[in-house]
Amino acid sequence: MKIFDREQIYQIDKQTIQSQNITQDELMERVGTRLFAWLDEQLPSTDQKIVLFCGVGNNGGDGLVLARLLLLKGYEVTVHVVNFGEGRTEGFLKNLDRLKENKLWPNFISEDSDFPTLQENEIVIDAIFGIGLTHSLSPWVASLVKHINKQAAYVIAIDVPSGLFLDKFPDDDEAIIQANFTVSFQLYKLIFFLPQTAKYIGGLRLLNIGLDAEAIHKSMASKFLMTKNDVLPLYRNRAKFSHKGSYGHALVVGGSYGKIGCVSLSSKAALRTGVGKLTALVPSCGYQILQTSVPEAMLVTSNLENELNTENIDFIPDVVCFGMGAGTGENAYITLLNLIEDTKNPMLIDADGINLLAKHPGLIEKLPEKTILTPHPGELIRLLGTWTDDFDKLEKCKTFSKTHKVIIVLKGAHTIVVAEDNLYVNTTGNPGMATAGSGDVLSGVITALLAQQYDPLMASILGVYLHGKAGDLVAQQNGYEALIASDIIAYMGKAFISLFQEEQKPAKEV
Ligand SMILES: NC(=O)C1=CN([C@@H]2O[C@H](COP(=O)(O)OP(=O)(O)OC[C@H]3O[C@@H](n4cnc5c(N)ncnc54)[C@H](OP(=O)(O)O)[C@@H]3O)[C@@H](O)[C@H]2O)[C@@H](O)CC1
Ligand SMILES: [K+]
Repeated sequence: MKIFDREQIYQIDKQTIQSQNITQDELMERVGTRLFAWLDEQLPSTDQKIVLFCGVGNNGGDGLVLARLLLLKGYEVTVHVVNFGEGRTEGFLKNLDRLKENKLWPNFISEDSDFPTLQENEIVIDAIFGIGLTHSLSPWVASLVKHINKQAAYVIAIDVPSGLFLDKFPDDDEAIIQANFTVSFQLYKLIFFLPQTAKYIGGLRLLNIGLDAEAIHKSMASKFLMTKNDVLPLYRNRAKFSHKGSYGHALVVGGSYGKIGCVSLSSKAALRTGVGKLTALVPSCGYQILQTSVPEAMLVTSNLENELNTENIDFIPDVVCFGMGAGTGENAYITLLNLIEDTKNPMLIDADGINLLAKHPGLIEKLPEKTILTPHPGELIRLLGTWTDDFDKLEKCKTFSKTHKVIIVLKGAHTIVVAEDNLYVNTTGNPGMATAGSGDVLSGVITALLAQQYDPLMASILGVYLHGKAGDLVAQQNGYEALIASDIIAYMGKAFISLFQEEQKPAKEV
């Protein structure tokens, strides 16, 4: 599913108006009507008090249509117009007149007004700014936003919480409406998924406002939300007359004294994701642990007790997964260097492998094209340096991906796969997966798909999705706290099967 930028959204709105031969006013009326129908359905009775804060642009216009329809249905409605500028849109002005025709006179808030106190039992609608916000809020509007945030009332933002830009994070992180819920229109926005911005969204509902399907189809996107329907076509069937050689031989390399379990987790995860054959390479101290914990794996040890080397490797694997628990000393570095030099196929580099790339930048140039890096935030800082906000972080990842021809898997609540200029935002996973070993499992999952000759980008996207889905299935049974990395491995099979099952309908919000 495509995620569009602001200009593209405006363009799709415009094309909708043209192709459906409607006016901007009619589109706004449709938007307000859908908003009203949704809100009215959530509320138990028209006794509910609803307080709307409307800006003077089209987001405010949407709010005014909603206010009128709520009023006509018999709700107790108060409207505050946030008079932040002279540039009032037609949609705002027309709907202000219509509200007055219905005998509702809004209160105009400007620089020197007192801000209204809100009651806990009131619902606040934030229609101050939508996607048109281009610069920081003026001081008094910022104060109003902070005032609203301090109140106990439940806040529903229209389209986006006011104060959030679509492409950068505001300087003042308190001058953003902290919504309990956001109702947006048909198209996903990147801010719904970034850690820095998503926390202002609360719950999320997209309303279908009948935008022109062809305009959406023709509009080129570089950001994608990966739902089940998007990843299902990536899945490749296993052939009836295949054998283990058909599904690749993966080499998982890592581990050190006290950190052998991570190699065991990656190896098991790879086996549960369908790799044909798997060999683990660990320091000699890991011999018994691995042979016992993963009997399906073959094992090669280094000829050092506690550190890695490639002395005993006498075959060329189809795919190498390097890094978990490997350490960043000289032996680990030489091991990685040897493996890179011996392989032509894209690799997967995780954890200490990424730390080694940061420590020895010359290694990056030697990586096979489309190698996949799976950093957590700390490892990413070591690799890229710091960033100003989440948008800057993504830009830096894109540049790194383009320059070095690698794929970056940015792990988080919504893991994002970065491949050159494109971003793929994952939709599965849950807070229970923030637990030791979860990343090692992901490395094993993606490695197994690579070994089965999935294209590296497809392996990353599908692997991230399945890993998150397995975690979601575990959480459904056991909750978040009890979830451990081994559970994710155990549910990989169910995650695959779920690709082919009907989705359950989402529960109602509010
Ligand atoms: N397009 C459509 O057809 C549809 C749109 N829809 C709705 O319209 C919303 C977008 O409406 P919008 O473009 O009028 O912008 P909005 O967010 O209301 O802001 C108002 C104006 O404020 C200005 N401004 C910016 N920053 C500022 C600041 N710090 N302090 C003061 N002023 C500032 C800026 O003007 P500028 O200064 O750039 O000239 C901006 O234009 C969208 O979110 C959705 O709710 C839906 O109805 C579907 C159909
Ligand atoms: K808003």
